[in-house]
Parts: sequence; structure tokens; C-alpha cells
Amino acid sequence: MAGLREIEKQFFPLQKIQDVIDLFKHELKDNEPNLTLMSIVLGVIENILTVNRAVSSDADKSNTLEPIFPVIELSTIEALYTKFVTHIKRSVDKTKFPDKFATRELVKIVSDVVWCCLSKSFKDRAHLQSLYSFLTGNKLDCFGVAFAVVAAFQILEYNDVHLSLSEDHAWVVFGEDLKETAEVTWHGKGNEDKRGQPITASVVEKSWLYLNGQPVICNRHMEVAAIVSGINPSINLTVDSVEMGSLQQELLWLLYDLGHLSKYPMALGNLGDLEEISPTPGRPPPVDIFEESIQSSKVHYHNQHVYPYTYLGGYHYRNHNYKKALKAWAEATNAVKNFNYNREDEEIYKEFLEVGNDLIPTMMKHVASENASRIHQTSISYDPDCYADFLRFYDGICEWEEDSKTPVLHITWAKQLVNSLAKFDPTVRKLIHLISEDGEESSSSSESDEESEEEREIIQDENRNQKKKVKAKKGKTHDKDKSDKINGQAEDS
Ligand SMILES: FC(F)(F)Cc1cc2c(N3CCN(c4nnc(C(F)(F)F)s4)CC3)ncnc2s1
Repeated sequence: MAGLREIEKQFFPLQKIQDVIDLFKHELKDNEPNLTLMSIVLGVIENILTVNRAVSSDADKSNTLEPIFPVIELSTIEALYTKFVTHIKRSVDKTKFPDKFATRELVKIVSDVVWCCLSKSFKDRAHLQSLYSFLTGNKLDCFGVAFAVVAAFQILEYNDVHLSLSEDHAWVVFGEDLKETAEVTWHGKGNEDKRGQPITASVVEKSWLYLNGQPVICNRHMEVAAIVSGINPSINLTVDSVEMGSLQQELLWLLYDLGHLSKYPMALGNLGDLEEISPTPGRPPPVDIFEESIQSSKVHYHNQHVYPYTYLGGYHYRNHNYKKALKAWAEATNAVKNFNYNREDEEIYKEFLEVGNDLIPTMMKHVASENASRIHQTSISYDPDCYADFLRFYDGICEWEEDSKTPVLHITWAKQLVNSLAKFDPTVRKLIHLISEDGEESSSSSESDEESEEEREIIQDENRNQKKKVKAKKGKTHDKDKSDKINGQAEDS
């Protein structure tokens, strides 16, 4: 990869969103789209529209609807592009690596070439995903380091090194028919990086972080989809840049129409979220896009991805379709139950913690108040399907915890389960058939008394244990969070 090609230079200066779309359309026609160029262009635009927002001096401009899209000069882009290409070519002596395919040694060297320039300051801030951030601030997040390594290999003219993505980690595949893997970045907080090491079957097996061997293995076009999906339009915790969001949405539709999102469930989920915020006329509704994300995981990844279901569940929750939200969340834990939870999986744990201990309780409270006003039949607390999905949600969490080294459930989960259970009407708890995995049925009506008696025992057990635990904990020093929770519970119950 030499300097910028003449044809690429003709797209500059970029003065509006359409100019960026045209540049990406051109690059995506090529079988080697220029990853370095596109990452720098998106990084420059994102920086101007979110981090260093040009505050218009004259008052009148600020309240016009006139977009504040920046003019991106070729000189700005070319300087950064040359800096990255020079840095990579100067740091890697290709004569030592005559092979057509990359070797593990070379992958480690290129990872070091990126790694050595990184400043040790905050890494989980926003807007640290692009080569612009690397070249101007020596900062990259976990994804950004992995992407920079892949962009570097494109510059070194290796076309076998590709990005491999799970729902919370990134690494590379390389070698003939991509059968080698290597860590090139760090993961999470307080974990030693394992850069250069292969991702072995024992690490992958039943691990959500490595999707049990079903990661998204990118080609060059999907690597473009990854940088577009990684655009962060946030200006701060509450405000997004409308221009940056529109650019991301239009670029995702471009990639969608070219077929480059079909094996990328999270990018489809991102697109569904953007369509909820600002629907594109003539495009399918968000639920259809979330459904495509789920189908993509089923067809290409053995239904091992979890986020497609939590995207859909979150959408239905926000739109008060509580019955559909419960169904999506039940299917989310149906996917996660095949994994064994371990300490590096806390991102997905936080998702389910929020669903079980915040979203569902809030939903049940809403519904309780709605009950007063609405006819009872339609409310979820009277709907056996909702109760069944509620139980399936928790059943999946419990199965996820089974055989795991790290526990998932703690007293807050039990407390919230009891609260939410009690919000379902006793009649509905008699209407469902519990069928165990081996097909054995426990019929609903006859045993209903024993069943509700059994449930009462579970609840009483829980309360007894809870009181015992609270007494025990009070006598011992305990880490802050848990003791607060337990004491809090003691006050509540
Ligand atoms: F490379 C890593 F390490 F960063 C892992 C990746 C994350 C991620 C992503 N995300 C992460 C999940 N994500 C979600 N946003 N909402 C989610 C849901 F909980 F609603 F499902 S999941 C935002 C975008 N979107 C596209 N591609 C990737 S690759």
C-alpha cells in the first residue's frame, strides 16, 4: 500500500455527508478498501462533531438548522495517512518475512509496533477507536488496537490477517485459510494482556467472551463495517451529534445494501437502534432489522450470540411492548445458558443484571398500576405466555451459572425474583405446563396446590436464608456493595 491513490484524492475536500458516502462507495467497490484512509476520515469527522465541537461564535448560526458538517481537507488526511504508513513500514523489516502469509512472530511484532506508542492513560473513554485517535493522541481502546494491527497488515500487503470479533473482545486470524488466531490487544480491567498467544480450544469452549468458537471473522469489507459500526456519535452522556449519527446510519445502509452486514449481527443491531431514533423513509422498521440480526446469528453462528436478543428486548421495553420484551429476554438467556460464566464475562452479566433487577421489576410495577386502569385480561400479570417467558428468563440464568467457576446469582437476584413472581396473578401461575428437558410434564391444574405450596416453600426458604445471611454478615466485615445490599434487603423485607 503506497500513498493515497490519485482517484482517492479527487473526493477531497469532503464538505457534506454525501461526499463521505461517495468516498466509501468508491472504496467498497475495490477488493482492498483502504482501511487506514477510512478510519482516519471517520476519526477526523467524529472528533470535530463530538469532541472538539466548533462552537459557532455568531448567535444566529447556532439556532439555524444549518448543519455544522466540517470541511475535511486532503492535506489533513494525507498528513495523518503518511504518518501511519511511515510508522508501520519503518518498524517492520519485511525482508525478514519472505512468506506470503503472516507468521505468529510477525503478528506479535506488528502488535508491538502499535502497542509501544500507546499512552498508559484512560483506555475505556469514548472516541478512542480510530486511527485518528492513535495518530493524534496515542490512545486506542481494545477494539482500536486490534483494528490498527489489521490496517497495518494491509499496508504491509498481507491479505490473510483479519479482524475476529466477539461481543466484547477482538483478536486476529491469519495464515493459510485463516486457521491461526492471535491475541493482539488487552481485554477488560486488571487482566494481563495475552498478546501473541493463540486462542486455544480450552479458552474458547463454553466462553461467552470467545463466543464458544463462533466469532465474527471479518473480510476487508466487514472490517469497514466494524469501523462504521464503531462510530460513536455521543457528544456527552445525554447528547448525540445528529450529523455523526446520520453519517453512521447512511454508511450502515450502504454496507447493508452491499451485503456486508449479513454476517455481522451487532452491526445490524446498531442499525436497528439508529432506525428507532430516526427512521429512514422506505427502510424496514427496527424490529425487522433486529430480527435479521437474530437470524444472522442463527444461520451463521449457531445461535451463540446474545446481543441480538438484548437489542430486541431493549427496543420492546422502551416501546412498552412488555410481552415481546420478556420473550426476547427469555431467548437471550436461552442463548447464554450454554456458556459457563467466568470473570471476563462481566459485560453480558451487567446486561442481564439490569434486565432482571431493574427492567423487569420496573415493568411489573408499571403493569400493576396500568392494571387498575386497563381490562385485566390484556395485562402481562394475567398472561401465561409472559409468566412462562419470565420463568424461562430465570431458568436460563440458572443454567448459565451451573458448572461455572464464578457464581452469577446473589441475594439481590433472589429478592427481585420473589418480588416479580409475586406480581403475577395466582390464577396465571396455574395455567402453565412445566415441561422438563427430558419431556416429562408436570400438569398444571391437579398439582397446582402442591405447586403453589412448593413455591411458597421456595419463597419462605429464601426469606429464612436471607435472614440467616444478614445476621451472619452483620457479624463479619464484608465488601461494601454486598453488605449495603444485604442490609438494604433487611430493611425492605
Ligand atoms: F471489538 C470489541 F471488543 F469491541 C467487541 C465488539 C463490540 C462491537 C459492537 N458493539 C458492542 C455491543 N453494543 C451493544 N449495544 N447495545 C447492546 C444491547 F445490549 F442492547 F444488545 S449490545 C454496541 C456495539 N458493535 C459492533 N462491533 C463490535 S465488536
